[in-house]
Amino acid sequence: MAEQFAPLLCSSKKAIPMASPAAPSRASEARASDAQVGLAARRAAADVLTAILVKKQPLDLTLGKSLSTGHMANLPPRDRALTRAIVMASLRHKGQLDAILLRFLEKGFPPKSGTLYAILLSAAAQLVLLETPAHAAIDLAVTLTRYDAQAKRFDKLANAVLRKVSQQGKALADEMDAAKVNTPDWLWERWSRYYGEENTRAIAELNMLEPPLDLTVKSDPEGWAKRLDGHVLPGGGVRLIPKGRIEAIEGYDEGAWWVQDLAASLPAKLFKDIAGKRVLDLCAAPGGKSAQLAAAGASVLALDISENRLKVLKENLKRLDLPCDTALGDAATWYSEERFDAILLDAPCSSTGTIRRHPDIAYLKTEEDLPSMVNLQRRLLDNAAKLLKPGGTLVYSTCSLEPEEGEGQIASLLSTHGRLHIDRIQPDEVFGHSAWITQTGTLRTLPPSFKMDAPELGGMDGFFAARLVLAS
Ligand SMILES: C[S@@+](CC[C@H](N)C(=O)[O-])C[C@H]1O[C@@H](n2cnc3c(N)ncnc32)[C@H](O)[C@@H]1O
Repeated sequence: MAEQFAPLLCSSKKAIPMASPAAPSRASEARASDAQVGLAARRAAADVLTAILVKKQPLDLTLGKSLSTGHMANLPPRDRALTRAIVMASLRHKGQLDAILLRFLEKGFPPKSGTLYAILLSAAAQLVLLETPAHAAIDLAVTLTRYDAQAKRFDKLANAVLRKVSQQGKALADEMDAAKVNTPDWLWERWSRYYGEENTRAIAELNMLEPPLDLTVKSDPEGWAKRLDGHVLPGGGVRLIPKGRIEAIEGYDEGAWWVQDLAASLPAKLFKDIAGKRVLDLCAAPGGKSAQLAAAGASVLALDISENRLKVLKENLKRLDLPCDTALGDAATWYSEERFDAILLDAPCSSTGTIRRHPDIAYLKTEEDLPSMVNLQRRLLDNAAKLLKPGGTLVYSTCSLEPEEGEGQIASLLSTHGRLHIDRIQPDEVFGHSAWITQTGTLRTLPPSFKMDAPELGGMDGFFAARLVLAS
């Protein structure tokens, strides 16, 4: 399941190797996992969680690294799925699990204790959320502390704390306001201010659930929905409950579809009839929106600042058999004599609209990161405006719920660029969902603003998009 995110990654940081100084060799680990079923899966989970929560590495790349060269590489599919389940439950319920653990740690989490925190967190997730038998979760966690030079002196503490978690953890979790406790305060406060408490609670509830998988299909959505046991989405995507690896799903090898959330599929559609036009996609990798534009018949130039991510874009477009020119460069300063009929700026952002898919974001991003993001987006927008033909269309989008990265950015752009104006989005362009359109005619989706009959099939990413036209 961890490979689920491999085909279209959207994060620019590189993963780092996570071997600890006391790590035993792969061969001795294999022997250990023979002796203690599931130890290797737990070890991989604790390492991935340490990389995310202590070393501040993104989930997708950390899992990718673990799968290709780390502790997950030699695990059978069932154990890989277990590792992923432990990591996801730990991140989605981190607030509750931390509070439960702290109840039994009189002096708080011990400093300089290596992977101890991740071992305790992942064991608590197993005990409270994953129905793992107590003896397995506790014994394996205690064994894991002994693999780590810094954590091993806390093996007895781990044992004592986890025994209490196994006895009282579920009851303590049930007493908590889970949605609130599992949402960092700064996000809860901001979302309540901008979207109200009811929406904030609904967003937070969704963030605790595994999202469905959305595919953008090249053609025949009904046929693909039938074949994949999925549901046709407004706009022609297909939604399914993911079961296993993305690459193993029918149609992947033949390039019949790509992974793209319903909300992420909307910005490229705002160009309407784009066939035959020259489009610059300024922050293009891994290429979901470039693929949409190319599939719609546009001549696309896809630019990105990251060489690695541009490589992934090329591989994706090749698999999909869609033509696309590419360029490596900084979109804030990139210059070309060519002026474009249409420009898409799907800007880097805090990504707080995608926490359901990427629960690490809640712990990797802080409110202090916002000003530098907003500043970068402003510079990207300024340059985009210079590259547009008179009469051309600029679509700006972000997967953030923070208004400074959306509505605020457009208000400031309009105040400094007198020749740009908003081309209002019409309800029929968003399948009649007029609630997704703001008073100024831009698009604002909230995760709970798309429902389906079965609750586990509902939801969408939080997105912002605006369509602007440059006066002729
Ligand atoms: C939100 S992702 C884009 C997702 C993409 N549009 C898609 O639909 O697949 C943002 C991208 O912007 C790129 N990026 C960040 N800063 C950039 C810059 N200054 N110039 C160009 N690309 C940049 C990142 O490498 C990342 O690939």
